[in-house]
Amino acid sequence: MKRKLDENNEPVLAETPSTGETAGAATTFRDLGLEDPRLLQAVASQGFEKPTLVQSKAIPLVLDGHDVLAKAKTGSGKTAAYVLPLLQAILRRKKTSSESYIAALIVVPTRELADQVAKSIDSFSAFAAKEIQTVKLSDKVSDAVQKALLSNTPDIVVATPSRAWKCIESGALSVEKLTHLVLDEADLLLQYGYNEDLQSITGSIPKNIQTTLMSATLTTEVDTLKGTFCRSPTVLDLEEPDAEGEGVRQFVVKCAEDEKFLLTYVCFKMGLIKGKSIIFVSDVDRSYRLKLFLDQFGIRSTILNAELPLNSRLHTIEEFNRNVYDIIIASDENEAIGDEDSLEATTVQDGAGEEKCDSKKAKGKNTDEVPPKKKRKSSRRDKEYGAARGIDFSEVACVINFDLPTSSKSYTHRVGRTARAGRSGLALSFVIPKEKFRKHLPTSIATAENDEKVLDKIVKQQSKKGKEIKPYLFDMKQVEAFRYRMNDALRAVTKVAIREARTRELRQELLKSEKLKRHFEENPAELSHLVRHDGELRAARTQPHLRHVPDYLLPAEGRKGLTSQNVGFVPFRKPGDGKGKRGKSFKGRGKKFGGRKADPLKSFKGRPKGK
Ligand SMILES: Nc1ncnc2c1ncn2[C@@H]1O[C@H](COP(=O)(O)OP(=O)(O)OP(=O)(O)O)[C@@H](O)[C@H]1O
Repeated sequence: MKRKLDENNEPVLAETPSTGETAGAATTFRDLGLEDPRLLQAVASQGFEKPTLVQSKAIPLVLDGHDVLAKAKTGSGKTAAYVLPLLQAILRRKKTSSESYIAALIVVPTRELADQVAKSIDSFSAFAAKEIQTVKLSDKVSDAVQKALLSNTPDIVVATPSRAWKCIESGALSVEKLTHLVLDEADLLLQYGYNEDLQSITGSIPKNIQTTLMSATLTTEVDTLKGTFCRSPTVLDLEEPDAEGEGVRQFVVKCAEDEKFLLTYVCFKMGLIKGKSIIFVSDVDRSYRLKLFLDQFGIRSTILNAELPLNSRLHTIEEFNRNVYDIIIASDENEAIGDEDSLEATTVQDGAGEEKCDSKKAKGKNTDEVPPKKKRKSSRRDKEYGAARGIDFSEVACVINFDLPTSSKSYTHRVGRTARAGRSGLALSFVIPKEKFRKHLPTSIATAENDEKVLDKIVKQQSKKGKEIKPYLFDMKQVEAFRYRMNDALRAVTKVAIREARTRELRQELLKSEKLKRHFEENPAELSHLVRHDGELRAARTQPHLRHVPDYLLPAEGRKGLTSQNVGFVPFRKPGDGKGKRGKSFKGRGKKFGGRKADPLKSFKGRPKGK
């Protein structure tokens, strides 16, 4: 282990184990100082055999009372790295003291993440449930309800900075005796425009409390937060190489705007991408456009965006994680906020609502020649929404950047939704090259003009991590036969159809959200398939024939066995992995996945889905 000091004379532990060396190979959670049997039991019941690198480095330091700033890659287990020592500290204190007070405040950038962290705490404290009370302040509940929740003096509060500050300011959240503060996804907190709330929080919490900062990247924002909140923290800068066969395989396809639709259609209809996928698009309209397009081919998908009610969003994520849905189309419209390297950083952020945006930060950092573009005004948009960031979508085989993000940092966060916890995954990014860029493209993807510049940045950033993004030269001749159908389907997705679908979906989701809220209030422990979020939306015309792929459309070579690039399908679930309904139906088919033979892009033996 290298011990050095950073420019502020703070200890930095830079860890780069050699390839093959797994994190904390010789350690167990007990060896790290986690001694409470209830926590060890919870860890075991989650199937965690060994700590990950960030856990093995951070847990002993946090247990020892140090402030810690840990940078570790997405999906490397940062949540447990701060939750476990925090729970141990609270449980230890409770052995000798019956005094109850709010001991820890965990601050996260999005409501989705608040929900996830609270659930994670519940599962780690499952065997000490009577002793640990957690309150999450992300729901849109009335101030009175929040006050009532907080009046029970929970041990831990999880909140976005704005919620936390609102409750501190109103006196509902008492932080006088706080001993621990955690800033999770620290690199995103300032990007989301929370600096005023964070400043207010820092002025109201006791000095000298123990602080932990967790981040996927080390940025100037993280440095600012470190200076504000930490007392000479130990900085863990952890680079963990992927073990053999793990990690994300990254590919880029250069294509025109309409070819993005064509390739997505072919990939899913022909089963070239197997397993669960998240498709990122740049804004809400794009998500409906793509969904309406795919619906016509019988390819079911569900939508996540900032204007859907929180309950629906959380339910969608939960159901996706239980394998009820295979494809999420997520609009990532918050992605450019304040990103320093974003080619859209000049965008004027808008939207009414309670959350403030750091417009000073969002303005003018970038000297690139790209003119600022105004985003669609939407008062419904939730500034605390974030699908790309921090959410632990489980078993995502493939991330598709249908629209490339505008910064390499966003790329890291999006791609980090696959290949989590040592698994493997695939990232496929569509890039519109200059020569295929057309001025009449939808304004929402006008930034596509810069796709190649952004790609350069992404490639550089990934190569610093020793990762390669390979070009994927899709043989367009092989999919040419599908172009007519693609055009047919795309024509039916008119602006009016999108607007109607968007309004209808929102109305329905609001109703479902109410239903969900009532249901979960009455059955808090139940995770039921109460409502589905992947129902079909109506395009302008119904064209039932599009659902089927006649044989004459299959490429001639394909029927014999098309050879293709080295983009393979992504291993799906291991045999017997599936727990949910879908999981069961895949049982026994597991053996097929993983072998070379099963790679449809190598063999093109895949039959169209739905035939
Ligand atoms: N020691 C472990 N062994 C096995 N799985 C683990 C271990 N620690 C965490 N995991 C699993 O790894 C996944 C990712 O963990 P987590 O969400 O904490 O990652 P993260 O580093 O916070 O990612 P991000 O930066 O994207 O938020 C979770 O599904 C979690 O259950």
